[in-house]
Amino acid sequence: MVKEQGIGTSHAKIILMGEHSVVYGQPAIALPLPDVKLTVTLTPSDQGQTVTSRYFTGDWHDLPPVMQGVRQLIATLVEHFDGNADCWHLNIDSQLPAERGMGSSAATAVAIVRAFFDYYDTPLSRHELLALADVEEQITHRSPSGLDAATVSSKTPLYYIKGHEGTPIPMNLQATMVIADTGVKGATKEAIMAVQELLKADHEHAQTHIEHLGQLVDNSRQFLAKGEVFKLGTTLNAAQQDLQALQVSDAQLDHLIDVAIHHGALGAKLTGGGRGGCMFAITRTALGARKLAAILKDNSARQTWIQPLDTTRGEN
Ligand SMILES: Nc1ncnc2c1ncn2[C@@H]1O[C@H](COP(=O)(O)OP(=O)(O)O)[C@@H](O)[C@H]1O
Ligand SMILES: C[C@@](O)(CCOP(=O)(O)O)CC(=O)O
Repeated sequence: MVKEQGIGTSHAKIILMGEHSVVYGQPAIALPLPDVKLTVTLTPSDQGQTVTSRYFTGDWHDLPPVMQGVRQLIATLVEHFDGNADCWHLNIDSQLPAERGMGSSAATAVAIVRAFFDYYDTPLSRHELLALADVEEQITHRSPSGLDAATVSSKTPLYYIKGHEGTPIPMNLQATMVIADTGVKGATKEAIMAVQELLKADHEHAQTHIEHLGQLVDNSRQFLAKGEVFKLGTTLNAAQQDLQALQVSDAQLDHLIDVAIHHGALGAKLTGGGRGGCMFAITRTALGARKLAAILKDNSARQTWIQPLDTTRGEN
């Protein structure tokens, strides 16, 4: 028995700290961006099983290579619900820029899973949601840590270790985050492979930076809880140095980070896979954040978002 409509939602995420090192078992902290939304709607149709999205419109069996992860996820869900004979239309409506380190692939996967379970009126545990989203993430990313899927499905900031579902963490910070898109497609898969190569070529050097990032994440967790915004800023800058040493930053990210620091940001770093994509900076006040966003745009950022850091709280 299906419903008249199945709806699944998710949102963007920002990794505060711990990208890349999280793949090697170190902790990470990531925040949901609840205002940047993705909605999937599943409705009965006269014929076939069709998809409309930014990339493709048509039968899901014909999804293009860029959506192979989504294709595998839909195949898994159709099998799960024994739904080969059912006719539906699936619409993906996303406010997330794709391939910018804001978690668009995980957000797509999470919302698709939620829409199917809603359509078939079936309860969905968090464990099952993350396991199914991983079907898509394993194909779109290489060796995903699971951090993206955990955060785009969470209402609260998470402290995350690979293999776990993430622990909601308190955030008590009088500060604002400015996120800026370099306009360059992020290359998460390539950046992950670059870190793998560095670990092979110079293990001790790479491992030192990976472990240092883990230590910075644990320090930041304390600063977030205590509202120590200046210490957090310094720690973000230190994390950016580790990410540069791991060769996952690039000239455009470094440029926007330098501009932010030069104009008074308390700290700034890349976020997500790197080698393109987004950076963020933190400022003490909302007004400071708006001014900095305008400056980053004048310095070639394609788009900016502002996220207060004292409001992303609540229960999952
Ligand atoms: N609006 C969308 N509709 C369909 N698929 C999407 C959409 N946004 C993202 N995706 C999927 O996610 C992939 C991008 O993932 P990725 O390169 O990892 O970027 P991100 O860092 O944003 O997750 C796309 O190739 C596509 O498979
Ligand atoms: C590099 C990594 O730590 C984060 C990737 O983030 P994004 O997909 O670029 O948003 C990989 C992962 O955690 O799976």
